[in-house]
Amino acid sequence: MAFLKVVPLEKAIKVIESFNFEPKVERVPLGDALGRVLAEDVVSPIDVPPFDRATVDGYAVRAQDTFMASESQPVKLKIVGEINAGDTPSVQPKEGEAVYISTGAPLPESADAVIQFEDVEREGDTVIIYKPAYPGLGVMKAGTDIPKGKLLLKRGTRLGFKETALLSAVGLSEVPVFRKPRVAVISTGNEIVLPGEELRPGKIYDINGRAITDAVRELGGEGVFLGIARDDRDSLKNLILKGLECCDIVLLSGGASGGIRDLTSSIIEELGRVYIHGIAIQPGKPTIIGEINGKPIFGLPGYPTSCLTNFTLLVAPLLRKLIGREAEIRKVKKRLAHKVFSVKGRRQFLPVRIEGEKAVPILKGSGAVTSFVDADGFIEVPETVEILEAGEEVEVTLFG
Ligand SMILES: Nc1nc2c(c(=O)[nH]1)N[C@H]1C(S)=C(S)[C@@H](COP(=O)(O)OP(=O)(O)OC[C@H]3O[C@@H](n4cnc5c(N)ncnc54)[C@H](O)[C@@H]3O)O[C@H]1N2
Ligand code: MOO
Repeated sequence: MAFLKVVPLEKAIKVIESFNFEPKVERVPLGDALGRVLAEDVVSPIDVPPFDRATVDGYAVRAQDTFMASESQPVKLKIVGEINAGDTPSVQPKEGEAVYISTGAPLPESADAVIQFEDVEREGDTVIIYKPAYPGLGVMKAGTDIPKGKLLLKRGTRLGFKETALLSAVGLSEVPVFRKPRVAVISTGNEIVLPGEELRPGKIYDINGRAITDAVRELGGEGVFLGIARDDRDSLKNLILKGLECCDIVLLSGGASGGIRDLTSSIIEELGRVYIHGIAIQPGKPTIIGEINGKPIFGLPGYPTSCLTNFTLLVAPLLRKLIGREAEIRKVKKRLAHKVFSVKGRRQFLPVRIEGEKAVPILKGSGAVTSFVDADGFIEVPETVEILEAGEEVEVTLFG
């Protein structure tokens, strides 16, 4: 089957944006929240620390009782009790009194300072103080770490260990996160074998299946690799049906160009609809976008760099939308290291490596996995431009 019709990239993006997909929210235990994306703003329900707390081991005092203390005329206070971490204060030092307190213990209300034990001397029930304390010395006031009501984390934040630490600090045991979109990944082709299998003549190891599954996972989705469909209708159709059953989105690679064994588009047409078959970009022209029973299905090109570029351009934004993450597109300006010729009539995404102030084009072609792996990003060359000169300023869109 020939390409239905090659369309501009904008049209493909419009089709993808029109998929009626809303991010779904679920609550997960805090212990499972790492790497997930917050679906709601989180406001602290408590003060942290929840009470005025001693930050040193020493003596809780009323600072005013120590104001006259000096090396030559130390102040002596009577030790009237002890408060340990985890206790509720049972003694309140009155004028002329002190209470032994350990780090992390709640400060008794009548005290306003804690003097560390290294700075005093103790004789029986008396503590001898040589230097004045001031209110707040050795004390962390309630809510000075995190005040109750403070906006802690915003919707859309990906939770790393710092964020889960915050959630734990305020006692949240369950976290509202976006449900991970489940994405079925299928490689196609009689020539493809999996790592670990014997590499017989004519065969190559799978790249796209691994790469896309893990790209989905890196983005925060659930990548489900279903294996390799052989170049026959039944094998391909079976795996597509399996993908539709388990997942929200199906991604295939290979078999998207117009070749005689390129069955993908005809099977999608049989089961649902093909909206796009062919995009005027390089790499990535033989790309299919369709829908079966309300589920988006993409046929990405077989060439690894084409496949991964189109995943980045088309699929990644959809996944980001589903997990509530804004696209983080970073661009840098560099000078082209050498002259390149672009493909006429196709908008080109040329992979480049960054070396200092230079963008070095990678010209191995989209059949090479290293065109993508060695690249730091790509430059966009409009369809009307055929030559870019060495030294020309280019804008590099960074991967990742
Ligand atoms: N007559 C035409 N032939 C080709 C055209 C064209 O426009 N007209 N376009 C070329 C371009 S550009 C691309 S890109 C490829 C894409 O073709 P398909 O998407 O149909 O992919 P296949 O033919 O199945 O495979 C292409 C190439 O990639 C290798 N491949 C496939 N899957 C994997 C995988 N999972 N891991 C590693 N490598 C894979 C496959 O062995 C082929 O070498 O079509 C050109 N041809
Ligand atoms: O369309 Mo191919 O993906 O140009 O390399």
